[in-house]
Amino acid sequence: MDRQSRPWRSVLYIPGSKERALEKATGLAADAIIFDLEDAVAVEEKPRARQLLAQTLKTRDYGGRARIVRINGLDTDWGRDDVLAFAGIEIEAILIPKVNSAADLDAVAALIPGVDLWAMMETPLGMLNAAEIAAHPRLTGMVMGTNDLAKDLGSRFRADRLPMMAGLGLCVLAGRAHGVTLIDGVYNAFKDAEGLLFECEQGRDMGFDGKTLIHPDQLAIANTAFAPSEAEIALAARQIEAFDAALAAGQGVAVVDGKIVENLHIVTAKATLAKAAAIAALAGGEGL
Ligand SMILES: CC(C)(COP(=O)(O)OP(=O)(O)OC[C@H]1O[C@@H](n2cnc3c(N)ncnc32)[C@H](O)[C@@H]1OP(=O)(O)O)[C@@H](O)C(=O)NCCC(=O)NCCSC(=O)C[C@H](O)C(=O)O
Ligand SMILES: [Mg+2]
Repeated sequence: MDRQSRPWRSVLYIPGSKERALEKATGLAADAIIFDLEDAVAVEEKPRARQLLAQTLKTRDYGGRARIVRINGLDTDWGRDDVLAFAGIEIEAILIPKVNSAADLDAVAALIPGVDLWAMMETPLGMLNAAEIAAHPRLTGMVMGTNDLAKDLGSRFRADRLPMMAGLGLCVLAGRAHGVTLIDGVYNAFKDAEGLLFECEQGRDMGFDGKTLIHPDQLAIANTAFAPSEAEIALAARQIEAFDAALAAGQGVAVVDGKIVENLHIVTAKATLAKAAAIAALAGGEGL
């Protein structure tokens, strides 16, 4: 399944140093996995984690789950070796932390040709430069880093995430302008299902494709929140049917449930049905 048509509802971080978690993920209902070498791995574990992860990705079968590797930044002792360790290994993308500008992507692109790049959007400067980052020819995904952003902003946690809305909104605008996959940040309180659901629904309302997660217990909530609901699927089918009937009658507009349906709504309706079909295909054998 290609990037544009595959589901990205749930994107699970796994510390590259944790063998048990690396094994467990082969059976978890995640649409994608971020194998992390950055913040989830202690300094003294960095080289071992890199080696373990490279070996794991060569030998383990993660089915249809997209495989993304988060490296350490090139300004650290480990970043360059991280990038080189994954040359020739089949992965969807390299995820670069704390991207501030398109030049940060150029530096990684020069080290590893032919691999998609994803950017962690988690610094104030990076978010202000979201447009040039999203326009980079190798960039295909953006992941919000809401912990680092809160740290740099000096903001406090709010359930409505008001302090980070400007930054998240810039990334959504830039990502959509350039056809980039958009993944929302993590919800730290991994035992708080209600809080996670609220944040997932907020992210879905904003236009994100899915959410990054830190614990397997969070998967089901994100998978439901970012999938089209039964009601949305039924409405999409009725809109398409009504619009086809309107066209056959020589009209350019239909009415469904008291609301107008024009060609642009049919684009959304078809995208809803395509997403539902892609989720069913992933669950039905290709992946989860
Ligand atoms: C948060 C955790 C440290 C909790 O770990 P633990 O106490 O071991 O959890 P459990 O005992 O409840 O685990 C139950 C089983 O699930 C497996 N497990 C746990 N987490 C994962 C996972 N992420 N992927 C796969 N499997 C997982 C355990 O091995 C247990 O299995 P079993 O033996 O069968 O019972 C832990 O969940 C964790 O380390 N999470 C990931 C943290 C992480 O990756 N952090 C970095 C990314 S977040 C970030 O950096 C965001 C961004 O940059 C920003 O700025 O915001
Ligand atoms: Mg971060």
